[in-house]
Amino acid sequence: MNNIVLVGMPGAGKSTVGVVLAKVIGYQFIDSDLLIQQREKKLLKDIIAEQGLDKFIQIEEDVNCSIDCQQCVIATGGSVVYGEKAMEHLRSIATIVYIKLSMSTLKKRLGDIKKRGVVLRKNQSFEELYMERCPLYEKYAHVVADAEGYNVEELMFVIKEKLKL
Ligand SMILES: Nc1ncnc2c1ncn2[C@@H]1O[C@H](COP(=O)(O)OP(=O)(O)O)[C@@H](O)[C@H]1O
Ligand SMILES: O=C(O)C1=C[C@@H](OP(=O)(O)O)[C@@H](O)[C@H](O)C1
Ligand SMILES: [Mg+2]
Repeated sequence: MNNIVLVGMPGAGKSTVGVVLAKVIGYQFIDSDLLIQQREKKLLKDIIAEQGLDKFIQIEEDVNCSIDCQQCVIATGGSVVYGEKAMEHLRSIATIVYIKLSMSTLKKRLGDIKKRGVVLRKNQSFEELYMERCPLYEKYAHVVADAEGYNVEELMFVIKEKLKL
């Protein structure tokens, strides 16, 4: 199907590098988060605040399962890996690229994570979230792109090289 799906922690740069990569390789660009907002007619942070984490994860899984495209770069939301069906679907239509970044860089980039509308359980720390998520990104990824120290353009080239594009 020739699609590329970007997964990774919130703040890893999936949405930013995704659109740049799509432009350079001549693909379409989809951001799953925008599809969710469009479908629900609400901001992500409001869906999470009003409907709760589990409902958000369900909505996110439905939206990602419904993606049907060719020659697309798809930036997912960081919590997509909680939806097993969605990940199976995405793995069947795309090469999954995990954009990997250290906990310390992510913390610096994100600032106060609670203001960002992340799927973070009550009393769960960012460190705990990182430790919970990383094995899931590794599990579903076909390719890992180490993003440490790279600006957007450099990271785009790292991904392009990894995918031999
Ligand atoms: N390679 C990069 N180097 C430094 N900052 C970046 C890089 N990629 C993205 N950013 C910044 O990090 C923040 C999160 O980027 P974003 O693309 O929204 O991440 P994600 O979609 O993975 O949550 C934004 O402020 C963005 O400008
Ligand atoms: O990791 C998460 O829990 C989330 C990440 C967000 O997307 P980004 O990864 O693009 O920031 C968005 O899907 C939602 O707010 C939840
Ligand atoms: Mg994003």
